[in-house]
Amino acid sequence: MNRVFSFLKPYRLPAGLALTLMLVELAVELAQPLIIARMIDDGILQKDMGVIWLWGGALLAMSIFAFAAGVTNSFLASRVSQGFAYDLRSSLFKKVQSFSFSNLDEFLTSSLITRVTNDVNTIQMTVFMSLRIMLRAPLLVIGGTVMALFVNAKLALILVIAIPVLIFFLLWVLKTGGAMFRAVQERLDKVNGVMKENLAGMRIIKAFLNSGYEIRRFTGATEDLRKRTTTVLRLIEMTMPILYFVMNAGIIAILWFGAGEVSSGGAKVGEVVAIVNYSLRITAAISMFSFIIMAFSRTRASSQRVSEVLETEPHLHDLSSASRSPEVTDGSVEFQNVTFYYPGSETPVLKGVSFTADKGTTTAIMGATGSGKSTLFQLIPRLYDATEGEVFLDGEEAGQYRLQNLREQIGYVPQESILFTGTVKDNIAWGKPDATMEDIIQAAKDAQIHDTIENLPKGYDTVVGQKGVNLSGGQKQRLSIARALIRKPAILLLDDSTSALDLKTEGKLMKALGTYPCTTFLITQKISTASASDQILILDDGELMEHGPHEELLRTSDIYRRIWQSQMKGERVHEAL
Ligand SMILES: Nc1ncnc2c1ncn2[C@@H]1O[C@H](COP(=O)(O)OP(=O)(O)OP(=O)(O)O)[C@@H](O)[C@H]1O
Repeated sequence: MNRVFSFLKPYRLPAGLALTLMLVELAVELAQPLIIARMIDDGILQKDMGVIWLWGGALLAMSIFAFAAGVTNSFLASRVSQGFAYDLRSSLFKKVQSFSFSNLDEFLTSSLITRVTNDVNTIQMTVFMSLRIMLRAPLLVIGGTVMALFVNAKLALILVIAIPVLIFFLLWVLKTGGAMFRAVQERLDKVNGVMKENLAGMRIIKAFLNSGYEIRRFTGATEDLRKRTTTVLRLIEMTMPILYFVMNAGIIAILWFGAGEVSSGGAKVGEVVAIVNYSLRITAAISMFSFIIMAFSRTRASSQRVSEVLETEPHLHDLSSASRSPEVTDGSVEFQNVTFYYPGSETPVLKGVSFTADKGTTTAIMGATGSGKSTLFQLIPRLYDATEGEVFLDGEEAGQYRLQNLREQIGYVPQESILFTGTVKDNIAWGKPDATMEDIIQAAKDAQIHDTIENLPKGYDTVVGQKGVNLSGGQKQRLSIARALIRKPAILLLDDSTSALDLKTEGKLMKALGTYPCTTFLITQKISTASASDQILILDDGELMEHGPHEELLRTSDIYRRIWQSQMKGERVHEAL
């Protein structure tokens, strides 16, 4: 919670000014019943028009002053709360950017979205309201009681008894409501999660005619959210009638005893009116408490969720020994007895894997689905660190490089092609922001996507991604490859990135890749692609079963021969068609 509110520090001055102006408004509000009492006792009851004019004029002047203070306070409160939310949101975004893959495994994407949007908005609203009314309400309760005691201590005793009872009751509501609001935010995460999955997978849902199932899943999640919200609102709503009952009973008691006091000469009429006036204002302030409590309970839950993100330490960072900061230049890669467990998992995904890929060579990785191919890839740019064993790049342990130096030299094309909203040109240049148009076109040509781009409505300036043209799976794959090639990396990682390409296009792509002096790793299911590589690694359930060049494996490996024969038959069938 403190971590979140430390973001208010740069706004100390305007926030302090806003609070001072709020105090001005409060002082005027507390003085008003006293002045009205004077007008009644010394003006109306004494039929003295001079006194009425004097106090009436003072009341008007003070009201105008309070109005100006209120407007300025509102202006400052908006400035502070908007600036605070901007800083908090930016900081959260930066933090998430610094997360390693294993950090990201800890948070659901939908939950991160809710935290950066909805939770920050809730806290921002509370900051605004705090500067506007939240502090004013408790101060009005305290100030009103003190003023009432000052006017007539005997009558004000009724208030002194009623208010603490109500405050204890409200504190109980605050405590119970906090836990409930956290549960509400978690349900909101769920609703957002289902919504996100549905929007991303709308096509497949329609193709599988599964809308009914998804609607039920969404209804279930929103129904759960509705139930949780209703429970917490019921608690909050219950506070209002209880508050009004206790305070109204107090006012009746003040009028009852006040009438007796006036007739016995113990109090003046104006004093009774002033105390009733203070009681009414205190009632209004306390009734505001139910709203304040709701906002605070919600804010407590939200700021805990935001703090969780801010306080998460990135699992992967530069090691202190990486200060020497070598650069990856050759791109040779060596795995020495590498074993890897995903965080929190007890089953190894890679088991004692060892191999060497010399500079400028191509290594194909084959294996059944789930055998650990993509995981092996992710250890090279240090998206995860090996649990046991070492990964060497250019003969140097991967941890010895600064992450920036390491990743700059690696072109990674993940299994799922991701395009960002923007033009084709932007998407390719995303891999190298200072790229020239020539660089972009060359990368596109090598990735065998140049001709396709030329045929798009606006060529390289065509917008892709959301609200842009839709590209086929193979076109997206080649655009992602161009994005990696433009960096002229020392190491190129292609995770099944040619799966959607026909053999002819793939052949041309491989030929173009041959002109790049990088060490290439490609995960592939196609034996034709693998056989053209310098060496082939065959993984099975995280174990490296075989490795070597095509000819050697044909001679020595039963598994490889089986894959070769089965696929060759498949390809002949394909050719016959
Ligand atoms: N982030 C993760 N957290 C925990 N386990 C994971 C994670 N990612 C993958 N795994 C598990 O690790 C194993 C290997 O996954 P990996 O993606 O490396 O396989 P793969 O050989 O690339 O499969 P495919 O060919 O289907 O892409 C699988 O059993 C998978 O469930």
